[in-house]
Amino acid sequence: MATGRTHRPATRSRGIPEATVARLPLYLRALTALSERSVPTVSSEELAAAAGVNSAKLRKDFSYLGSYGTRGVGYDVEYLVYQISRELGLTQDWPVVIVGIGNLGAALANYGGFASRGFRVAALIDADPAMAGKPVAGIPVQHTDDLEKIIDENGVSIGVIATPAGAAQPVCDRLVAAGVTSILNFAPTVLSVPDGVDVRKVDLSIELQILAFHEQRKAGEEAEAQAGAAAAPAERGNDDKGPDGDVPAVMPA
Ligand SMILES: NC(=O)c1ccc[n+]([C@@H]2O[C@H](COP(=O)([O-])OP(=O)(O)OC[C@H]3O[C@@H](n4cnc5c(N)ncnc54)[C@H](O)[C@@H]3O)[C@@H](O)[C@H]2O)c1
Repeated sequence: MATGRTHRPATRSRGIPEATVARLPLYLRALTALSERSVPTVSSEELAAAAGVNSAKLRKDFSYLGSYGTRGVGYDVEYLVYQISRELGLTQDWPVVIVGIGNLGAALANYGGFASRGFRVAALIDADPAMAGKPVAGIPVQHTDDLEKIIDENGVSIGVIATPAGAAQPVCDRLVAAGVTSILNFAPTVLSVPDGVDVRKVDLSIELQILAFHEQRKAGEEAEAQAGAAAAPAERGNDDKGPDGDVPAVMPA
């Protein structure tokens, strides 16, 4: 679901292209599902289909990890889970802070999927004094006045911004100044960050707009197909009349 770009060159220092890095979580999700079903090995075709990726691309991606699978057997599921998790830095615990604990921030705090993937919600921060001390997902919300102290005490390097758009840049600046080097931004605004800070942007409305574009195109194609189907009998009707029939129902473009 995540969209947006990181502020990094196209190739990472260890030689894994950014596009490959972006697909690793897709493989990991598919492999985790296989692991949960105790499937021991998987072919590149099966895994590619489960991850929604082309199998040649998958093999190329895995070659960057030094993983080539065994001919006739496929890839060892558990080993690949470990390898990809290690590559993504998920074999360690990442404390995360969420800033802006409104509808979205609270929903994110309550999402159980972070912890199972190695992301621990270390703190929840909001500017509203009325929220200070109130528990959300079992974690007391802390006031933005203490943001720097919270980042420092929890060794946080990943911040999630779920504030209104207008507050996002100042919040981002404070997070970065406090030592946060990766930001997941849900606010509908483009953030400026110094070199060395990664920003990923999530915008569900952009995803919906892309789907709307495809829906519109599908509707257009359907309308064209229906017009074609309606025109076909008329054309046949003309054919029946022979070369001297009435004006054809479908005019040439
Ligand atoms: N990316 C997406 O797909 C997506 C989806 C829904 C909402 N959003 C965006 O997420 C943001 C939050 O949406 P919401 O519905 O939760 O809004 P909300 O109004 O319910 O919550 C915003 C929270 O941010 C807090 N806040 C305001 N200024 C702050 C600051 N300077 N520092 C810390 N906290 C601050 C408010 O006190 C409030 O609790 C909005 O920018 C919205 O547009 C994005």
